[in-house]
Amino acid sequence: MSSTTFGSVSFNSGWLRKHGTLSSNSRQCDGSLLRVRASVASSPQSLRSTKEKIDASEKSVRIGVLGASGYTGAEVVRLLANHPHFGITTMTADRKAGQPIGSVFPHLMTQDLPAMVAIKDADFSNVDAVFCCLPHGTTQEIIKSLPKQLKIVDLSADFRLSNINEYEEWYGLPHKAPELQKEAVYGLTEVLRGKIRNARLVANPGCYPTSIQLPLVPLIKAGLIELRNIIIDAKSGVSGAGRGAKEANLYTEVSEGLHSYGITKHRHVPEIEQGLSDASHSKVTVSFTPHLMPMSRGMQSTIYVEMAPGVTTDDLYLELLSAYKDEVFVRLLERGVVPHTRHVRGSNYCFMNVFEDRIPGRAIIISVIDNLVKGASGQALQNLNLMMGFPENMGLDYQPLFP
Ligand SMILES: NC(=O)C1=CN([C@@H]2O[C@H](COP(=O)(O)OP(=O)(O)OC[C@H]3O[C@@H](n4cnc5c(N)ncnc54)[C@H](OP(=O)(O)O)[C@@H]3O)[C@@H](O)[C@H]2O)C=CC1
Ligand SMILES: CC(=O)N[C@@H](CCC(=O)OP(=O)(O)O)C(=O)O
Repeated sequence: MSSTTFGSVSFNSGWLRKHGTLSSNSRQCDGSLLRVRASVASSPQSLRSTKEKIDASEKSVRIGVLGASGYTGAEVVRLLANHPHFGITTMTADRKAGQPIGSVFPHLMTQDLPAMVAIKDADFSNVDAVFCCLPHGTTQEIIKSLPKQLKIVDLSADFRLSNINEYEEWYGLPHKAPELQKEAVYGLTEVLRGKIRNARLVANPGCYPTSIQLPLVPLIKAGLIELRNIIIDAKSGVSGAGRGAKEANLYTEVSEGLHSYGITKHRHVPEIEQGLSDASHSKVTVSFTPHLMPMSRGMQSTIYVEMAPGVTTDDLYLELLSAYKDEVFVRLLERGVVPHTRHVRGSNYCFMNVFEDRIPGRAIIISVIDNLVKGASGQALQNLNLMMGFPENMGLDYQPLFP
């Protein structure tokens, strides 16, 4: 097979046939792989000829992804590749600003995407809506500084708690945008879609709270379970902790074992209790223990509840079946079938089921999600679809990746 050389980079003829010829501009350049790739990507005979790609400018809604160099930002970018109306026009990063996304996340290199810039250099004049995928604490001031006409889905915890004092207590941080907190709508789609549809700023739920509230809210609303003694044993993949380097997330610290963390103190406790208390119109307190599992993505919540007098697990099952009968993404498995995290991997589904405990009057509910999809970026896209008047599942019809 013949080959062509540009600077230090050599391409075989098969590669050139598949991806198109290089522009004369690239022939004159220093041959760095990135510049060559950029010119190939913009060539009319390049990827477009083998796989038709829709340019962001051809899509009707222009999207900014803040924190595109993180796990949830990258997941938003992956999901948007299949969205017919949302096109990414702006992407930001912090330490990785200036790098092409394909060098940070090679799995995204096949998309035509703008370069990642620092937030201070981002141009929001060509943006209609933003996914804010930044750490909590840093998010409030950044959102405060964004143009007011932008629709925003914030994936951080900064606007999830309606009580600012509770935020400051559990997060140990002062809240820097209390006025925006009043405006924010909590984004548990299946429960609050009426409000989400009209919102400008949506606080996307945390992953644990999503997996826990989806089964419990309908059961509490129907008065089928007692509000005391709700015990939640939850497990998460390590991507839940983000991509930033932390000693606790080293391979040696998380592989070949599992461990609990945040016992009684995890910052998702007030978020879970807020959702369940809203559903019951009274204060609900839960016992919640998260665990870190040696897997990259996935989340299971195993929830032990006391049923109301005379209620059976059949009643719980039928209530959940009825609550979610018209939902695309929340599904009850056949009776007796155990949900696994691997059944929802890469998808926006929440699968759940109800089992009878050996202790009379108690039930065990199992709920699984992919923490990066229904637990973060997928639900965020579901919410933005609603906010922009599109079908909720647009761009989200991914089948789970199994095994
Ligand atoms: N991971 C998960 O499963 C879930 C995460 N969330 C929440 O979503 C948000 C993002 O999480 P995740 O993607 O996992 O986090 P990552 O740590 O993987 O990514 C964080 C992103 O924010 C950027 N960033 C960090 N600090 C700053 C700063 N001071 N100014 C501007 N940009 C900054 C990083 O840029 P760079 O890398 O270039 O430095 C990176 O792009 C968090 O609030 C998280 O709690 C919510 C639900 C689930
Ligand atoms: C495994 C792991 O570390 N998970 C994170 C929760 C991820 C999530 O939903 O986070 P936010 O509330 O920050 O959005 C944690 O326990 O803090």
